[in-house]
Amino acid sequence: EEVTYNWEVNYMSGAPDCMEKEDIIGINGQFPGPTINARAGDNVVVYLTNKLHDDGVVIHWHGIRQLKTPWADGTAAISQCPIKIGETFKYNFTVEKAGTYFYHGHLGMQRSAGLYGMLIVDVEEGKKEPFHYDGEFSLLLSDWWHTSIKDQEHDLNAVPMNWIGEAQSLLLNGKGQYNCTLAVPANSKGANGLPGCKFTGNEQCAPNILDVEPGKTYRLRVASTTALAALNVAIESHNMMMVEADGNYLQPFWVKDFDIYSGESYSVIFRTHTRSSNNYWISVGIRGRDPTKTARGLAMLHYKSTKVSKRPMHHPPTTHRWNDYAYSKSFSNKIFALTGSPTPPVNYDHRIFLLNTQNYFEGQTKWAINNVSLMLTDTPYLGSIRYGLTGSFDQNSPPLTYPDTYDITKPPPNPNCTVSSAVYTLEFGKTYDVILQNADMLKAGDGEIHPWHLHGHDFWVLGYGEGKFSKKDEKNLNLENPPLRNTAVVFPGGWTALRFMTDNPGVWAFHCHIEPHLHMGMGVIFAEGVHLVRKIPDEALSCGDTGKMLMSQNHN
Ligand SMILES: O=C1O[C@H]([C@@H](O)CO)C(O)=C1O
Repeated sequence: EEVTYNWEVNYMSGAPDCMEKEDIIGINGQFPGPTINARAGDNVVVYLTNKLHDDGVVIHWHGIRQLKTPWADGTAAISQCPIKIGETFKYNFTVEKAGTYFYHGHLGMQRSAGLYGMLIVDVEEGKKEPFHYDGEFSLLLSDWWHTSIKDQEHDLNAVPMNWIGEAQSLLLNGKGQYNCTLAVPANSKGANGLPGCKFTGNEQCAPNILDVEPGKTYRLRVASTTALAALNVAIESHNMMMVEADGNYLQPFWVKDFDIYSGESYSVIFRTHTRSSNNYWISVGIRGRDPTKTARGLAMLHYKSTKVSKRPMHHPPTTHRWNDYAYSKSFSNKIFALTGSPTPPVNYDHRIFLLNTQNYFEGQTKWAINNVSLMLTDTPYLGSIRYGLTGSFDQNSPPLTYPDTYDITKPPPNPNCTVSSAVYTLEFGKTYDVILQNADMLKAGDGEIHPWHLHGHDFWVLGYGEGKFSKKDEKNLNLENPPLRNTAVVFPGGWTALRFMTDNPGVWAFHCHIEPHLHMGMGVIFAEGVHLVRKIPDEALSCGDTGKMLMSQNHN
């Protein structure tokens, strides 16, 4: 089947966290954008019209493989040109696999401005999920700043950098509370001095209410599109069974709360109490970064057996201490693929080591991979590589590893990196390992979480480890039941090992999903089998050198 959407991307004002903001990027006047609902095997068609008055736009369909449609991946300067002001671009792609996905802007920092929404793919007609549920909900999580992305981009580029700082609020389906708290009754004050919120329920920033019946089973789909924050989700008094991650089934396991990094999605199953005269909190808090400036996000689980106005009896669940990385790791290490899922090839053909460091380039703060910080060009790589336009980007091969002697427990000995548009050319039809290696930042003893997202593929997460990856770690890689995902985190001072197959002709970004970090160059470009790419729509290439090429062809 085909599901078609007509969308206009526009600036709008709103008060998602109760504070008015001007330059939110919405779709058809909605923030967050409309949810896409499709079934596995469907063709999704989105006619996207750019109604912004001062910028191009693209949308990336996060977690969708784009086999045979690499030009529809929605990455500016990689898979297509930004859609020009006033123009319409037709995205047309197949959603192969049931699961919980989302979509978002992928030009500059437009995702942070609110350009995102859910993309839910159900199993094919007549097929069943490997778990049962009576009803479902979805929560798209994001973090929110009151400054515009233009100001943020400007501040991040400044010499010295003016860091954007922590978010003003957390949003659940685009709703949060900045100047009041739901955690105390309307007429009292919270521990942080914030007054209790007084909502009639019609306010844009009134909390999400999830209506449930007693004694039923629900599926909660959660995706995180945060710009910066790692999050933790808990439902008061209800355990959750993890069943899906990034559109892949998990070997089910029970948790009281779970971590979710930007770019990830999960489905959890929970059972409601057979009788209840209470309502309960759903609580989302920050982990991995200083949470003191950003209040937790809250929603309410409302039992239909109880009045919706009844406040939950207890205080919302508190989020585990933000810098207890052992806690995060123990969760990540519990995630395995459902028995019977595809297993990785036991051997790899090529292995690439990617060292993550914070550096300077001409005084600007950057993030670099093997000392190279990514700078995109004006011509989409998919076109320039397909048509052999070698002048369009740096033709050197970026480094496949970093020096043996590099000490990851110290800031980079040379604080400066280089900046380049170079591309990793991967051999088609092979098995690749990527070892992400985290290291100290410019400030000694400081490290941060980076959630790495790969376009065009799922990868197997073979394992996480401490320190520098070495020969002895080899035997600890999980080749039996590693989860397939499209996003995986690398912890401070550690490494993460991934494996994937180069089976999808195209040019694919692999990058830190933290929006300011990508802006600061934290990514690489993989090109594979581009000669096998068939027709790329002209509209995808109408800028830079491919634009000139098309013009001269049309003249002939
Ligand atoms: O890229 C970053 O810069 C700041 C800090 O390192 C310098 O202010 C921070 O927390 C980041 O994630």
